[in-house]
Amino acid sequence: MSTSTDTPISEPKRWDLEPESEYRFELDPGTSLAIKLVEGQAEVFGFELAEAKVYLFGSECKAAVYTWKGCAIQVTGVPSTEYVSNETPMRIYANLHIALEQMRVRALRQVRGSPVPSQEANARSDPPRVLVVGPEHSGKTTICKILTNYAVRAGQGWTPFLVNVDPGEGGWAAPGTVSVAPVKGPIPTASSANPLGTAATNAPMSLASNTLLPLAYWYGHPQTKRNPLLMDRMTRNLGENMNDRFELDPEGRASGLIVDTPSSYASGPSANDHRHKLINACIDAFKINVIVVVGHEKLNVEMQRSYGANLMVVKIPKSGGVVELDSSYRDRVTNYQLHAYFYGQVIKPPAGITNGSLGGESLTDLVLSPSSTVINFNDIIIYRIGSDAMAPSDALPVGARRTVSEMQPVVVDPASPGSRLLNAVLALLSPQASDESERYDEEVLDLTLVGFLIITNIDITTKKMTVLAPNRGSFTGRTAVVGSFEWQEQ
Ligand SMILES: Nc1ncnc2c1ncn2[C@@H]1O[C@H](COP(=O)(O)OP(=O)(O)OP(=O)(O)O)[C@@H](O)[C@H]1O
Repeated sequence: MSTSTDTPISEPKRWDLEPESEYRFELDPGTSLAIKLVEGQAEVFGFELAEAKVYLFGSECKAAVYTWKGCAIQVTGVPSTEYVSNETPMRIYANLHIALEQMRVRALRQVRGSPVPSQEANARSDPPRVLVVGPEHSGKTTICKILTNYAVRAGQGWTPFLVNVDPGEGGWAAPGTVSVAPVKGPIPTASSANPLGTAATNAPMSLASNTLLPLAYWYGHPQTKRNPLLMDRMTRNLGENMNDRFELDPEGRASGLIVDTPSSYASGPSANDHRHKLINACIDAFKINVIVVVGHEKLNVEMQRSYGANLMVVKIPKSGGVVELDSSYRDRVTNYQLHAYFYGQVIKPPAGITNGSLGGESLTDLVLSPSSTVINFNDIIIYRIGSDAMAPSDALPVGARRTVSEMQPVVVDPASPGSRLLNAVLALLSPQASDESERYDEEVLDLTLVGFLIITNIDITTKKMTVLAPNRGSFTGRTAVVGSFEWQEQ
């Protein structure tokens, strides 16, 4: 593995891009890249680059600098792959954006009671609520980002909601979550740790200008098939929150929402029950009216058959630039995400670069310092949800029935040898209802996520454990849930 410190200063390389072409690159672990727009217009997945500003990329980022009108860029650093492509589906993505934009305009017109042009008298006035589905490596997340960025750049003051129901990806916080954030400014792409932009954590002293404030629930596992019932519940919880918000803000509702889904929603036999139930949960929860199918004929036919009668199903091609990501890459990205959650976004610029920015933010603004705190076992109540806490069926005595359902929160005792809490990622939840009479069995499933902790040491004799947290604070009386993610400093 080479690092930017042992690579010699590489001469900046100039790339002249023709209109509607893109410069694609992939980075190896430990390397970084600096890109400066020298002239013309350019964007990274819809995020416009400012001329003469140096943008840094790291943590194995794979991306493309696209230009509509032609540009020259200067690239410093040595990517593992770099090339220019003139064949991109960006025109089709832009046309899709224009169609969504027209829906937003009609929706806002209706909210404001503005006159409707006669040629649009029969057009529906629903804001766009888009579900993006597609197989693995089809570029779903990238398309969601491009469509969101084009909406916020339209100059109409839109604040679309970006929803992430792919728990394998992490979105804004860490993997294992399902979340939504209103997006006010374009989302940069700089690192695989923040594919959807940077969220405000508990810790930063100064908030980056395009920081997002997501609402998240903790599912706790990378794969949706592990506990589909729980995924269903979390998806519906997110939807309910959004609908409450939309009721209070009808103008904000006009901006619409875009939902990024996991590839498990698109693969496997069409009779796969859990897949269809989860797609249905999204359609109900977010009142989806447009399904975008990315580059998959069979899935498109299936979606047309299942949903085409009631909502619009649009097929768009996959970009040839999308990179196939293997499971070891995904594991490294999980590590980058958790590291970035606790320590901030630390990217070492390539040799020779001193003035780089990450998505337009200064590097020092994005560095955090977590703290380790020793707490008593009974300071926080830790739960594990359902099946994860259950013994395998064949381990039960003959004739015995399960007593724990998939959705039941089970208290985990840190002192028990099988607690599996060491190095576990804990999701810290918002407080339970203070009024005992309002509490219910599965309340823990409906509490939103406020942050993460890692248990770095457990001392059974003193009944104390050490937790790594983004900031120093008291955890007494707090509720946490453990899933299947672990993390260790490396
Ligand atoms: N045009 C492009 N040029 C270079 N890299 C790209 C391009 N489009 C997407 N990528 C990269 O390819 C990778 C996969 O893309 P993306 O995450 O959007 O796919 P996905 O379908 O959401 O993946 P998953 O299978 O995880 O759901 C990402 O690292 C992304 O930045």
